[in-house]
Amino acid sequence: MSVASVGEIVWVLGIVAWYVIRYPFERRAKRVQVVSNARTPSETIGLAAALFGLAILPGFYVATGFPQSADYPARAWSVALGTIIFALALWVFRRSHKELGRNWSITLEIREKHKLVCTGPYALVRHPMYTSFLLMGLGQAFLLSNWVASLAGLIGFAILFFLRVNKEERMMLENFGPQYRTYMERTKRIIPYLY
Ligand SMILES: C[S@@+](CC[C@H](N)C(=O)[O-])C[C@H]1O[C@@H](n2cnc3c(N)ncnc32)[C@H](O)[C@@H]1O
Repeated sequence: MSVASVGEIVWVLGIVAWYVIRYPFERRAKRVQVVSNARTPSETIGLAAALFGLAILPGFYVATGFPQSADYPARAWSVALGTIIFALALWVFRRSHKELGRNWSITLEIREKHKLVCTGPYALVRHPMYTSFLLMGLGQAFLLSNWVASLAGLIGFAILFFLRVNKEERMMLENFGPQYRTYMERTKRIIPYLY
């Protein structure tokens, strides 16, 4: 089996694991009442960009090999590094879902009896789930040896993150006031101690 195929198989297994982690939270979220919703058209664009860059476009590449003209030689070190980074992404993704529990939403929503979570990965950064998307995008870049498919994840992540993060923090400030402000003062956004 070629190194490129190993990278593609790891990526597919990673995406399946991602969905297995996410599914129970999607089911639970349907049962918890939403009390306010800050969803805007830019939110829909961000979610679509992340889905397209992190799943649809690389999935299409893995399934069809298109666009072959953008392929470059796969390296064993790159696939090994991509595997480690993707595994770390899944770990952070699972930890942040577990910590957020019934407060999780796919979009910008406040739920009934919503509590501000500042523990686990949320003690280090305010948006660990977005940290996991950044790591997924990086993992994808190392696993797939095609310029279009490998860079799409990071671009999709960046569109979602920059369209959403200010709105999300504003929504949290409106709902949790000084509690969220104090939390902001002692945490970074997605990279511990840096940003
Ligand atoms: C897709 S989740 C992402 C959460 C967070 N931005 C992250 O990256 O880990 C988005 C929802 O989580 C909720 N949320 C975000 N930060 C939270 C926190 N610290 N405590 C409780 N709920 C939070 C908000 O209601 C938001 O609608």
